[in-house]
Amino acid sequence: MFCMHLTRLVSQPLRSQRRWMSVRPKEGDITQLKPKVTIQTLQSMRKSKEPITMLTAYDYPTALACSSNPSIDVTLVGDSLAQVCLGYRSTTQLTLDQMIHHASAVARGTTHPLLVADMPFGSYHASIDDAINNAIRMVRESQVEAVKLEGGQEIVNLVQKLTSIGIPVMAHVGLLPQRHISLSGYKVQGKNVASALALLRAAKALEEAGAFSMVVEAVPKELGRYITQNVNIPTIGIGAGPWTNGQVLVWDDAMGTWPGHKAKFVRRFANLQPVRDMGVQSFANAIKDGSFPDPQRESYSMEQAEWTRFLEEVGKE
Ligand SMILES: Nc1nc(=O)c2c([nH]1)NC[C@@H]1CN(c3ccc(C(=O)N[C@@H](CCC(=O)O)C(=O)O)cc3)CN21
Ligand SMILES: CC(C)C(=O)C(=O)O
Ligand SMILES: [Mg+2]
Repeated sequence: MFCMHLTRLVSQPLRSQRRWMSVRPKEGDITQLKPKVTIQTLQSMRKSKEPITMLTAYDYPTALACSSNPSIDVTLVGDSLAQVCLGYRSTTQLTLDQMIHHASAVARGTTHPLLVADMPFGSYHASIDDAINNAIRMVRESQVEAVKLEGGQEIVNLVQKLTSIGIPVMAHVGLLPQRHISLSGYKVQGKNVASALALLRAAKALEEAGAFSMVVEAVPKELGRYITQNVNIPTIGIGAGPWTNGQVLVWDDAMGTWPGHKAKFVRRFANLQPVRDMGVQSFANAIKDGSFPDPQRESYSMEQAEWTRFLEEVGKE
């Protein structure tokens, strides 16, 4: 309501001042569609079996797109940022400063969704102290509400420490893209008894350490269900089958704007690429054929009298 009113207001010139107000909403003007999603909200959703939705965002406009839909629960600044947004070959190339830069932009466009960001490769591996300082930077400089960490038993102490100082941690188990080299590629995890058992134990240990939720990536659907049934925190799957408490996809995979490999777990919910390409073509065509800008529509005019006087003045020179 307030927003519609505001839009009407700003699209009128303020005659007394002969000025136009800025039409772009200011930072503080974004309308929050519903109460903030909290850790408690996600826990209630798990209990009431309402599926949790999480979508990645890498900049202000994609953050706004997530925030402008009340059905999106969590916005994740994934380190997939490296590949789909910055053009690197691997998420291991992303720096903490780059993540903070993008997560800040996402934070400025985020309203009700819980805002989570991946800690980049290398930013939580050197030592506990270093990891804590880096997590504090993410919270302080980007205003993210939780951090996500890839790993199992080896990060349990860190998860415990971060949780104890009030930085909520989302765990990430299964396929760990930051380790694609040591895993010899992006492969489904937990396909045999030993690795499935190790995964289940890691999930339980991370829950025990205080993680408030966990991403389960690229595991057989049976294991996705078993882990979900055997931890007391919400699981959010990506390629982990339909029985986790929620689902996440990378923005560009879901919108059809990622030209790279399409993993089996990806579904395109929109196909923006042809629409985008058509827009680029029409823009170029209109300039080449002289139809843009139209002198009647997309151009400014000078009052006739003023223009005549201008011509007189220049004629005198
Ligand atoms: N666009 C994009 N989407 C993602 O989901 C994503 C990224 N980028 N970048 C960071 C990581 C990397 N991820 C990936 C990348 C590849 C596969 C993949 O190709 N999986 C194989 C599994 C093959 C098998 O073991 O059977 C597949 O074809 O599904 C999975 C996850 C998930 N993340
Ligand atoms: C795919 C999600 C879970 C992620 O970690 C990312 O986008 O980096
Ligand atoms: Mg990630």
